[in-house]
Amino acid sequence: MIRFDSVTKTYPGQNRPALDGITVEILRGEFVFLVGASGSGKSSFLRLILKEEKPTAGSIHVLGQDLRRISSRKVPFFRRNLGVVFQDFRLLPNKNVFDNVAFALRVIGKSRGYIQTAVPETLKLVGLDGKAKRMPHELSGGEQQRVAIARAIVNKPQILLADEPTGNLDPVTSAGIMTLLERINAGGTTVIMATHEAGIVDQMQRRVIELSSGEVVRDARSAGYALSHEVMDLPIHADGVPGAVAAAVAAEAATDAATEPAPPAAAAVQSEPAPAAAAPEPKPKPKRRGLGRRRSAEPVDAPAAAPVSAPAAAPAAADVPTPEAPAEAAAAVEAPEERPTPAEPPTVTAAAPKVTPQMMRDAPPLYVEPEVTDEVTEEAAAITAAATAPVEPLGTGDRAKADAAASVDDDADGPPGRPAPPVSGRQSANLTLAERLGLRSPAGPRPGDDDQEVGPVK
Ligand SMILES: Nc1ncnc2c1ncn2[C@@H]1O[C@H](COP(=O)(O)OP(=O)(O)OP(=O)(O)O)[C@@H](O)[C@H]1O
Repeated sequence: MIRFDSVTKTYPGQNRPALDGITVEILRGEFVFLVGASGSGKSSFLRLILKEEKPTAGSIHVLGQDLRRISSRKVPFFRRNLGVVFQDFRLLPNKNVFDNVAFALRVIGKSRGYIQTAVPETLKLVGLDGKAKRMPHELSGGEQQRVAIARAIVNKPQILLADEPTGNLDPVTSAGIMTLLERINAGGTTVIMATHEAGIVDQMQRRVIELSSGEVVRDARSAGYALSHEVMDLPIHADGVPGAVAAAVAAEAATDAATEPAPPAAAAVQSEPAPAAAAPEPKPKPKRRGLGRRRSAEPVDAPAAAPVSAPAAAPAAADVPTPEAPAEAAAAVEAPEERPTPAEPPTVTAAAPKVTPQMMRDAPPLYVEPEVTDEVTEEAAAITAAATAPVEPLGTGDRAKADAAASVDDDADGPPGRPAPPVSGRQSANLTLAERLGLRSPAGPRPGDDDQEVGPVK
């Protein structure tokens, strides 16, 4: 689904590459944590997937497409397969919750009827039912991030990229966001999340790709409950499914089929309480790994570990996760079944419900496809115009200055007609919100091009 082959990215004016010969493959349906110290290259990795930046060397394939072969004008179409969530939410402050989410559909010309169905369904999915008319400033940080996630998934992307999505949130609220991301992943969406937060990574027990100075220094995957709970180091880059992964997935699926009667994701999406799913099978405490290994001096009962575990176990069956609610969080924290055995290090008190390949296959879609005819509307044109207002640049301070100083790249495969300006480092720092979300071409509309990405074509 995503493949980096010997990818190096060196920004203009920099001596050291931000990414240095990265070779890695991410499979469909995976939940991958991208971890590493500040400056290790996590955001660069995500920006390359988005084609916001071009590699200096090497090749990147996303969804079967060689990114080198996607012209600038086709980039917005390509990005519709990718949802993006940022640390700072990036909501439109003057639009209410509904309109913030609807924005992602309006700029691509979805009909009013489609939007009226899809947006409430998505808000319900992220636990914001009933808050459609709130303005962003009337929401908590966690709720704002849920709006941003709703906006990212309302168009049903195949891949969700999350750059430090919990970076501005407290641990309990972060846990709710992680539960939500897990549910989205259970619906079949591949999730790649950059994070510094060791507690979350340890808790979730998903694949971890660790970067250090632009290199992959660790690529590890939990073996699941049924196996020995040893971390397996994956062969970095293999054609097709790596053998170790295939074996682990098969073993995990077989065991989960025998031990877990109700897929929690399905129960959650269908809004039907499923008590059996709310209490995951007790399982041995997994070993710490990834960031945990590097931060082993952390207090074992640090606040980051316990609260993360609490909502992760409960909301999967509760349809609308409300991790911000103190009562629910407290109740979940008291869940008695998830204490580690004495032989294990007491770093994690409960594990998030494990989403198995079988669950992903069985999970219903994120929401029911609206039956309303998808028509281009006049409204989209107005919204598109409004969507061009500049937003906060990608970077500020030194990085922004570096971007401003960056020379403009060439893009050899520009379209016919009016040439599409390439997305250079400088442009990347000044993209509008719509462009950052992959909804509008930096090149703007081209006369005579019926395949427009910016709204209705008359
Ligand atoms: N536009 C840019 N121009 C010049 N250098 C850049 C640019 N973007 C990133 N870098 C440099 O590339 C390296 C990797 O940065 P990147 O933002 O990818 O790291 P990160 O792991 O995401 O860091 P953080 O966790 O702090 O966000 C850093 O040295 C950074 O200064």
